[in-house]
Amino acid sequence: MKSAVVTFPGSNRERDMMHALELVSGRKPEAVWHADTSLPDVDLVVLPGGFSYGDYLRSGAIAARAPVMDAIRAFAARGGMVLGVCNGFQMLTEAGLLPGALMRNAGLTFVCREVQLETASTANRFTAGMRKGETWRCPVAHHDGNYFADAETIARLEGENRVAFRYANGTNPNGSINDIAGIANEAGNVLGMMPHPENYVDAQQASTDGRAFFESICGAFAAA
Ligand SMILES: NC(=O)CC[C@H](N)C(=O)O
Repeated sequence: MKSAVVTFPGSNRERDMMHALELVSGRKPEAVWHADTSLPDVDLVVLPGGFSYGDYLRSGAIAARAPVMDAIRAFAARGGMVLGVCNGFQMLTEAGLLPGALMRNAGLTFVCREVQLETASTANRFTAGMRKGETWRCPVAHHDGNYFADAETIARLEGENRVAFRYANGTNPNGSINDIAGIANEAGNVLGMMPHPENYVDAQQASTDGRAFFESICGAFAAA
């Protein structure tokens, strides 16, 4: 699987993401800069976590209008896989590639801790190789992770099995509707999630629970 990770001014998880992708796929990801207007020939583009443009205006709002976004939009439209983690998820909602919004955490503070995630759906290209209903450990670190969408959109996401991840066992850190931690688009090739699976892949980290997610993404290409 060939991948690329996009860096914006203020990104801080791009190296963690590159490490996770290389560890699991065996290939070094390409580095893309926010001002680039084209993408390398890859299967997966990742928008990593961080504080792009200092979270000014709204988290992810300025990044969603960066030059590289037109290329990402075109890539997604032709079926390329786009993953947004944390600030990347915020960018995807701001860019209109995923519905809804990430509001300020219900507790109004930055939350940095481990949560439990349930793989709520395997009906998308990212989680197809995971076990539906399984609960795993994953860290979060954000102040705007409170997923919100109108009732009609939530009903649609739930009805179409597009809620990929949910906070489990009372560990919702931000007050998101229906404990939503991650969602997919209609076609299943764009996924956004607040938690950071890239930080739980290596034996030197607190857990390797995040590996199954990256292995599942790689599996999408092994099977193709
Ligand atoms: N770790 C992150 O990506 C943080 C995202 C965003 N800056 C927030 O705090 O909500």
